[in-house]
Amino acid sequence: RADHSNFAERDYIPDNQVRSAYDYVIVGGGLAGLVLASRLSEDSNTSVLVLEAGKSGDDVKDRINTPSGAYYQSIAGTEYDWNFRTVPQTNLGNRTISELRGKVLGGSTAMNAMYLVRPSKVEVDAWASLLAGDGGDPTTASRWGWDNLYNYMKKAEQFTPPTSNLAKVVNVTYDASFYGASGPMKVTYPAVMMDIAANWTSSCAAAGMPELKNPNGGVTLGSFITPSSINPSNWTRSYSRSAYIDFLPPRSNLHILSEATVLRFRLNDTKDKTGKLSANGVEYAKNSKSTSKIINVNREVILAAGALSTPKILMHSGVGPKDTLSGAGIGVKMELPGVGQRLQDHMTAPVVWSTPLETAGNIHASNSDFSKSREFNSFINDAVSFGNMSLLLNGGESTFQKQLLNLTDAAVNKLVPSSSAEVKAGYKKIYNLMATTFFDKAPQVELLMSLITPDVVAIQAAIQHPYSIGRVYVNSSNPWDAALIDPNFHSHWADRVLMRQGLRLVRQVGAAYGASLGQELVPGLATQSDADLESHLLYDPVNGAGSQFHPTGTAACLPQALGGVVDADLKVYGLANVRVVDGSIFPFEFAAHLASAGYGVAELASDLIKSKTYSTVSGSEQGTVPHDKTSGAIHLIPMLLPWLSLTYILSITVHFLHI
Ligand SMILES: Cc1cc2nc3c(=O)[nH]c(=O)nc-3n(C[C@H](O)[C@H](O)[C@H](O)COP(=O)(O)OP(=O)(O)OC[C@H]3O[C@@H](n4cnc5c(N)ncnc54)[C@H](O)[C@@H]3O)c2cc1C
Repeated sequence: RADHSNFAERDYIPDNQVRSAYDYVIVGGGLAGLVLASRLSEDSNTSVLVLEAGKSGDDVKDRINTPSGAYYQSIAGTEYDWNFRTVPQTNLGNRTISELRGKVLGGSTAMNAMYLVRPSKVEVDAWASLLAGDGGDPTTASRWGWDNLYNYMKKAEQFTPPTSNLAKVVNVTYDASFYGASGPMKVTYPAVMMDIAANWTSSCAAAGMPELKNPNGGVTLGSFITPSSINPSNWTRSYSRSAYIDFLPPRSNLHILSEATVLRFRLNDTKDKTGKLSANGVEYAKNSKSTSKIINVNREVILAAGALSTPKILMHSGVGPKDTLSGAGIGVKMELPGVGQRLQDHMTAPVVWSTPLETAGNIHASNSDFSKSREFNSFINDAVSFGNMSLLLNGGESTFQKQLLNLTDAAVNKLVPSSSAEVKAGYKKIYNLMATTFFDKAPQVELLMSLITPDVVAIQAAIQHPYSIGRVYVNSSNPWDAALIDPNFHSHWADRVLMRQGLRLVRQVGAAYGASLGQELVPGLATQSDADLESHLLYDPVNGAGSQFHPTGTAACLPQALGGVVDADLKVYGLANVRVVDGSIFPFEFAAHLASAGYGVAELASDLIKSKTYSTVSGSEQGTVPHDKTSGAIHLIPMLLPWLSLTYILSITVHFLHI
């Protein structure tokens, strides 16, 4: 396929050429938004507009496209990052935690660490079961089960195996049939791997996590080298923009407007005959000083602004918990208690050792010709391992489980930051799921090896099924004021226990590495007791627990009786033509990185939306309004802005957060 990304003929349009109405207005040009844009505009009779708050990213294209740029020239902390921070976290000594999120076309896939790790079958099937009960519809719920979602995850991908030499030296094993063969997003392994990764699976096996030869096919427990979203034809990042948009010939029915922040969508004042409200327009502006504009919507508004922004837009549109909206001075159009609730994220922290071996960090620092080669700069961390409860608790799991179950009601009453009976019922149901089905069948901790800093190796432990629960909310009616992000990290005692045990498990893997690892630098051998490990995790501002950047749950796809925000069609309850398609719909954390599941959700949603027939009446589920197709010519704007040569000096903090 030709690469059209460098042509001025793209579908990006200046603000003064946006039409007055589109069939679909997609809010957010990130992972899900650009998948939807690409798929929905395949029908040339359908008009699609994407409104993206961030810039196009063309002036930092090289930093985004280079896989190792994720570490050495990251756009994190720049204007291409929302630079979110949580509110002070009571249980972390009032630390505020960084929540990186891409603010650019491609969204967080333009800055993420590119690991492709799917959730396990048991988790995805549990989601479908939750959707089918408590008043949900079992037929439509089943589409979110593993078999279907797996096919859609694969639909997004084109897998290329590693060279046989690389696979042999570093012990990369895979089953190509577990990946897609002809999708837009390229998936492979970096051209270069570090020798130290060769002992990853054997060291993990010595610590009780056997090698998983064929990952990403529904089973996650075990250790493996996972593929990444990399394009092997030129060793660049394959992300939602490069995979789904850049290679398309321009389409006159697809418009993408960057630097367009959506403030709210507008709802009709009266309900339709099914008792639902319809959205008729979307309000956006370039910045807080410019006048806002309204785009009319013929068919649907699709929210794809991500787990930390989608609930904010819902609330500013008058859809959300009544007490929150009233407190913020926002008129309630549709009371929906689950909006912004169920916020969860994976927390992670590293053990760091010195090493006599060469790391990618050493090569990068050498400034050699090789360090500047495309092949070297395709390097990205890829060694992961998933452990279960018995590994973490080492014989104490049945007591731990009893405690968890005995304290269910206490957790519901104390920890859920909502007075809604439905939200509490959902928390209780999912808590029980985690403390029973997931307890021994789903992974509880992820270990990730990082080789990006000179002379050190870091292995992180990230808890996968947190019991703590938080929320995103607003306290002002001004959409330009930041939302408050409060994951309530470590408010549940179990999370602290699991995380400190995770660090102990990491130390066992480190011990199995033997002489490849030198002195333990973080947290250091003096930190051994439960109390010292927990204190380090909670309070150390540099290497204590931080976010793995996987927030989710804030517009959960669950029955309304469980505090759900969207149904199995991803339609917002009570609204006729507003869907949410992004990372906020997962009802609980998966033991996975979320992009693969996110691509699956967006592909599946695209088919769902396309299968809907629109025929006559405006603003209702059945209808479409004839819209202006006359301005469909390609709009020319200068695309190749001068390349901005910026260096980004990563601090050790950034190195050890997520990655
Ligand atoms: C640093 C980092 C590392 C990560 N590493 C990995 C990894 O290795 N593997 C993995 O699988 N996952 C990883 N993730 C997570 C993964 O990238 C996300 O789960 C995924 O991108 C979420 O997709 P989304 O569509 O929900 O949101 P996003 O991709 O974040 O897209 C949301 C878009 O909406 C835009 N937007 C927000 N508000 C508005 C508004 N009001 N108006 C208009 N536009 C708006 C944003 O600017 C953004 O472009 C990582 C994330 C980060 C931040």
